[in-house]
Amino acid sequence: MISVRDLHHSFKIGKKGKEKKIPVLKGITFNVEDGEIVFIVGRSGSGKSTLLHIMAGFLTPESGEIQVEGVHTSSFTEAESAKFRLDHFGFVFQNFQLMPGLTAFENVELPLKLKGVNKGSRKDKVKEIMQQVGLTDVQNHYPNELSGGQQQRVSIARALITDPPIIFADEPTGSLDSETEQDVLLLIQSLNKTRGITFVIITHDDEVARTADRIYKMHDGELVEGGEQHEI
Ligand SMILES: Nc1ncnc2c1ncn2[C@@H]1O[C@H](COP(=O)(O)OP(=O)(O)OP(=O)(O)O)[C@@H](O)[C@H]1O
Repeated sequence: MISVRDLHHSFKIGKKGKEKKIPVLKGITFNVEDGEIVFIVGRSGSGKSTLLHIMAGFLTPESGEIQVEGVHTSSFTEAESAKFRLDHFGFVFQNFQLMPGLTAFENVELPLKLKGVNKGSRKDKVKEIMQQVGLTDVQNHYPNELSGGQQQRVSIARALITDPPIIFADEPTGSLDSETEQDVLLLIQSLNKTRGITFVIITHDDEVARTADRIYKMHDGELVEGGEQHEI
């Protein structure tokens, strides 16, 4: 479970000496249960990305507390955060963030290489995941030889390859047409069911959030609405 308690954060903007403090998160409290698909929706500038960055340990909150599987992650040092991320989190981004000089197969393999997994185990694992996300036929293509939907499948496979229990996704379907968007959302649902992975997904698109178990709505730094999908 991820527990977020009374999270506050602000950014300082403007010239030195004349800085203004802009509050961006104003007391956020919510839980993400294991195995859930949770969407955080809200308009541009409402604070979604800031919340995600803090939950993933890229940013230290001004105040408040985060626990992931009972571990107080909000008081981690940068090095502790990086180590924790490697073992617990996968990431999917709107613009895929694939390495252009590596094939689809090699992109997915990379996190295992970084973890020091031996070549034989790497190949087996990547093959299995490529099959699960439907990329076997294009595994030797470079990113620029793939469609947007295929590239997002590669990035999802890369996020999954180290078996993290939690995947954070920032507008994962934001660059896709509506049909491809549906394919990617179905893939996320199927991975959630078959592997029990928890997904925390941010989007400004209410339609996309229909696949959620739970939806939280952000408005101007506050969670203004939430609950089970069927309650909304
Ligand atoms: N590094 C920063 N320095 C100063 N202000 C920032 C910084 N990052 C974000 N902000 C401000 O914080 C507010 C919330 O930004 P955030 O990116 O979290 O919103 P968002 O809901 O994710 O928006 P979008 O959907 O456009 O990505 C915005 O007003 C933004 O300008």
